[in-house]
This record gives sequence, C-alpha cells and structure tokens, in this order.
Amino acid sequence: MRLRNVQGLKMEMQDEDALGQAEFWQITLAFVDSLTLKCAVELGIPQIIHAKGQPLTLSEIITSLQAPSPDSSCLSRVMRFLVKKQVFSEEVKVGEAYYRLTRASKLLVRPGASGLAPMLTMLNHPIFLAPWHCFSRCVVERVDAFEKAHGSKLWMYTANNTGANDIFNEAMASDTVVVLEALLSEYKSGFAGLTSLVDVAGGTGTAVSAIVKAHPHISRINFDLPQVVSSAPEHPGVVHVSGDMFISIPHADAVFMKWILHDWNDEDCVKILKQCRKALPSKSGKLIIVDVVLHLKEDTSAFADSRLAFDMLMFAVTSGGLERTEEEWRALLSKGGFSNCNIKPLPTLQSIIEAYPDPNE
Ligand SMILES: C[S@@+](CC[C@H](N)C(=O)[O-])C[C@H]1O[C@@H](n2cnc3c(N)ncnc32)[C@H](O)[C@@H]1O
Repeated sequence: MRLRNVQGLKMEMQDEDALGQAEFWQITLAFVDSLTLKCAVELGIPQIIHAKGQPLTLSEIITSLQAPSPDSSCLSRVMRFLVKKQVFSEEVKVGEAYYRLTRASKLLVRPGASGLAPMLTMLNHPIFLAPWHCFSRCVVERVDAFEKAHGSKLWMYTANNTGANDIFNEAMASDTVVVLEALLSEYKSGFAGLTSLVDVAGGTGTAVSAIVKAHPHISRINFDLPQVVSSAPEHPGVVHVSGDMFISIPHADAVFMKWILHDWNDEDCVKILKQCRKALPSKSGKLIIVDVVLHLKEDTSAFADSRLAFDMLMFAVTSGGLERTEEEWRALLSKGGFSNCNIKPLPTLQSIIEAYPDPNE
C-alpha cells in the first residue's frame, strides 16, 4: 500500500482527506507568509541583522528596535515562523538562538538601497490589495478590479495620489536594481553598437541610470508619464522626458521596455509597438523587452509559480494586462511590426526579448 507523510506521520491512502486538509490550509494561509515578512521589514529586522554583520540573538535584535517596550514573546513567534519559511536561519549556541539572514532576506538589504523591500511593501499595501477583493467580479463582469476598488484605473489613480505614486515607483525601481544587475552581466553584447536608447515607461530612471554606468557611450532618455518623471531623481547622463507612449515616443537607436507590455492587452500593446516602430530607425532599430515569458509545460525553474502568480497580479491591478508564453510574444510582436525576435532567459523572473523591425514595412 502506498504511504504518504503528513505532519511527520506515516499515513495510508485513506488519509487523502488529511492531505487535502493540509494542502487547503497551506494555500489558504499563504497570505500569512507575505504579511509576516512585511511585519519583519517594517520592524527593520533584516537591516538590523545586516548592519551588525553577525548573527544576533532575540534580545540583541530587540535592543536595536526603534520601539520603547517591544513584546519579546510576540517577536520570538514572528522569528520562529520566518525561520520555518527560510527568511531567517537560526543557530542555537549554549541554549540561545542566533538569527542570520538567508539568501531570500539578503535581497531586502542590498547595498545602497533597500533591496526588494519596497516591492514587498507595495504588493501588500491596502491600496494594492483592495482590487483582490473584487477579483471574482473581474471574471464575471469583465471589469478592471483596480477601478472597481478605487474608482479609477491604476495610472489615473497614481496621477492623483502622490502617496500611491511614490509607493508604486519605489517598488518598480527596487525590482529594476536587481534585474539590471543580471541583465548587465548576462547581456553585455546587447548594448554594443548602440549610440542612443530610450527607456519607454522607464519609471524613475533606475534602468537607464544603470545602463549609463555600464555603457557610458550611449545617450539615454528615460520616458514616462508626467507624474512619474516629475518626481524622478536626477541621474548623471540621463535626460527625463514626459509623455504618453500611446501618442509618441522619443527617437533612438534602441527602445528598452521593462515590465511594460505585460500591463496591457494585445490591442494596446500593438499600439505601443507601432509607436516604438516609429521611434526606431527602420533598418537598424532594436527593441529590448524585459518581461516574463511563461513556459507552461516545461518551466522547472524556481520562478515558475511566481511567473504564473504575476499573471493573476496583472489581472487584479491592470486593465487587461497578462503574462505571455513564447508563442504569444512572437504573435504579438509580429502584429506590432517586429516579426524577428530572440528570447534569452535571465536568472530572474523576467527574460530578455530582443526584437527587430520588419524590413519590408
Ligand atoms: C510596471 S511599471 C514599470 C516601470 C519600469 N519600466 C520598471 O520596470 O521599473 C509601468 C510604467 O508604465 C508607465 N506608464 C503607464 N502608462 C504610460 C503611458 N501612457 N505612457 C508612458 N508611460 C506609461 C507607468 O507610469 C509606470 O512607470
């Protein structure tokens, strides 16, 4: 008889029900993982451990907390949970637990920035969680969940709400720091021969600023909506231009777009691609897209579940955005006038999709 293991006990096939219960609770309580991590980030625990440069006991962590009288038993339960989730690791010496960062929590304390913490904060912020409570209505009524929750679509909402705009832009910039590190190391040849580049919907300019440092010979424009560009920091060598990518895009040898086309349905993407086409030289122009590519059958990578989760996220926060398979990317790009494309994996959630204008158009 086949044996399964639930909570460390050997159980027989008739205990399928117990396994079902275990799986049900795991999926139902998944929000606890994310929100408990948010609690640790708000308390600054990854930064406290990182700053000391050595494993810390609970009382050492408590001493560094910016709080008059923290509840040590509550914090010890938070740490126990996050050790189980491999956010921290624990080593017991002479009866006392010492906590260290793991590879996941090291991403929250990257040098010079707060790592991916702003992304965690944004995804768990009440503004960005509210649309999830309208998600089933998206399916039934084909409405935009963000608009249902807040009365306006995402970009209109951020245009009128400085707090949400800042939270969103910081989150995007935090992911860009991590992805650009991988991109610039894996895709050195991709920028060779370019003299100018425009980052379309580039947020606050984090990507172009990293590209400037690695390839100082390229002149760069960061292009985004007025509410984003107006609050973007100055980056040496980067010109910020505000505008609407559906209307016109500044001209350059290459258009770079990270995490843009997944925000839009195919019809809108074709409009954006046609503007990219106009912005590029017809023979030598190049489009560099950094976006998720779904490999539905054979994605064995550690990112597989998160790529599909992002497809749900696009449903919840955008008007028709989605993650696409390789075939869907090729078909979309071809409709937008870029039938020649190469897809290159990156060791990140996203891949590089390099595309070239159709020579006959
Ligand atoms: C998902 S964010 C990606 C930002 C940046 N590329 C990154 O990955 O960090 C999408 C960006 O699209 C911009 N955007 C939305 N509609 C736009 C439009 N019509 N024209 C230009 N930018 C737009 C938003 O302001 C936002 O910065």
